[in-house]
Amino acid sequence: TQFTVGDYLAERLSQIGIINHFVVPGDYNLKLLDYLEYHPKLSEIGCCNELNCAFAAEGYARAHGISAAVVTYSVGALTAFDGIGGAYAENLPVILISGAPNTNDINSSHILHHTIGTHNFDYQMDIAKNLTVAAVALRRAHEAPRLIDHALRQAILQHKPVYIEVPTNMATQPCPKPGPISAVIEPETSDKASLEQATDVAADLISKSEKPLMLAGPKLRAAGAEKAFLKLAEALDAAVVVQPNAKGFISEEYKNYAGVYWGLCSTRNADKIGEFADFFIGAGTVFNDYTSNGYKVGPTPDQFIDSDYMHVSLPGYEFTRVKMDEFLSRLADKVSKKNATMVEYARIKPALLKYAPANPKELLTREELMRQIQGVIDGNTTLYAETGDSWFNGMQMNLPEGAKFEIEMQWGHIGWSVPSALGYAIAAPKRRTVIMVGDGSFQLTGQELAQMVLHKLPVIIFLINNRGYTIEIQIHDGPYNRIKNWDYAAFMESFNAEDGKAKGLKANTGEELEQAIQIALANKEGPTLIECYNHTDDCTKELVAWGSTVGATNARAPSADQ
Ligand SMILES: C/C(NCc1cnc(C)nc1N)=C(/S)[C@H](O)COP(=O)(O)OP(=O)(O)O
Ligand SMILES: [Mg+2]
Repeated sequence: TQFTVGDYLAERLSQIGIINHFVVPGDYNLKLLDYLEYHPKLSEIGCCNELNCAFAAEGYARAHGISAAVVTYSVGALTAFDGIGGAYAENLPVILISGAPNTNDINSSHILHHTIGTHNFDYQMDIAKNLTVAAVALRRAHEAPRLIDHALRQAILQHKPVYIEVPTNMATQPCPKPGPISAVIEPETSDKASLEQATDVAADLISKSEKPLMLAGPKLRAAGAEKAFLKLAEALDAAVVVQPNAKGFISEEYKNYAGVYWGLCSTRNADKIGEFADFFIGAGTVFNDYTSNGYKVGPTPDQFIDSDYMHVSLPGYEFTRVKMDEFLSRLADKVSKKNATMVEYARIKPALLKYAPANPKELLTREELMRQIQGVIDGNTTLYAETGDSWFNGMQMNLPEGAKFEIEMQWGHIGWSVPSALGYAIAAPKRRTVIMVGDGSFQLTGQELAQMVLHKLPVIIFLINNRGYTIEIQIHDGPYNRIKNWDYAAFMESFNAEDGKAKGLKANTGEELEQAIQIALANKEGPTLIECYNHTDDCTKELVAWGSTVGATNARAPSADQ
């Protein structure tokens, strides 16, 4: 049969490694969905709505490296854009594919459904250009190969989302078969001269420092530079700390690991070793208002080297086209041992946080809840920490070798965790995905549990019900931070309908939580939600301190010259 634009896109998606793509059908994308389904190595995962579809693709990319979401025009894409903004913020290459009006209508006087009812068919592309690194519209079949390959290559190189708009009459149009996939996936490498000079300058700065410290940031994984980072840590034998949204990128059992570096929300005295250090070797760091505690935490520019995916910054120097992993690896060849921070850390390293078991008959406390969740985490667990006090509880969790941790601190969209974890669990069915999510966050996107029931994914959801928006209460309280309570356990079981194997349980005491966890761990046929009692005021001390700092930062008066 005739090879078409739809076949070309399907083949390219498969060639870059996608196995499952996430969809919400609509009459602008149905033919395109057929071509993706025809492809022997692609299969679709349906989602309840397009926000969840984009978040599921984001989660798939966290586990699998790259992903695709397919939605309909305007009414679909506009909510998907919220998840795509998140993918951009979190450095995840999600390919958003949207159906679009028939090319005959675009310059006609026709008014089309799902649009805002004008002759403007560009508003979706205009938005897409702001939230992706490449946005293309396939309005002529002969351009499709060039536009598709361009968009996919930018997603892969920059580890950012891209956008491909496919008019409803385009998927069926004849199209040549694709050329070699190397044209799309061939990696970029550093400019050699810049790599040499950048590492010479860095080696010199490090040799002049007394107590260098290594700091992993949230872009480290996107740059694929974890190994190179550890090679440098080994060459220096320096202590290693991570920013909160890089937790888990470095094994917490690594001999030089010194905790999460987040000011008063730090773990394992990472803040203290940060105060001791006189030079920071960063990699993929981002000090936003939340991870700098209102711009109070972090090295000064004169004591800080940092690298992005294809850029290196040093005091007095900026090098373009120097790739993070090549920079770190080459620098490791040029430095010698400088282990002052490890010597000092050996002195101040605290014992691992361990809560004493509570009386099993008593109402659950936050500490007892966290003690028992800690007990669930093993080397095969991926722990999702949703926006909320779960950020701070998640930070304190000790990750055994092999355990992974997912968080969304740059976008910080409540409701991200359930749909993202769906995509993650689809990509990594052999891992045990465990979610810590608050009641407020859960209410935005909890219906995506339905797909976990359909696909029999044994995800464990700790629904932490503290009756409202506790983070917001700690930043600034008001009546708006109280929400209607749900019967979350019954909500979970409602998705079983005639054939599901999900379990919805409630745990108000330590004993009930123990029992619920045993049931959850034994349930391999579907997700288990455990609704956990947590008193509204029983939150982490870190959230209380952080909340007042962030509240004050938000409240800064306009500067005089504004
Ligand atoms: C309302 C809001 N943030 C504002 C917000 C509002 N809308 C979106 C999409 N994202 C956001 N972060 C936040 S953090 C709530 O405290 C979350 O409540 P919950 O999930 O229940 O967690 P905690 O009780 O631990 O805070
Ligand atoms: Mg809450």
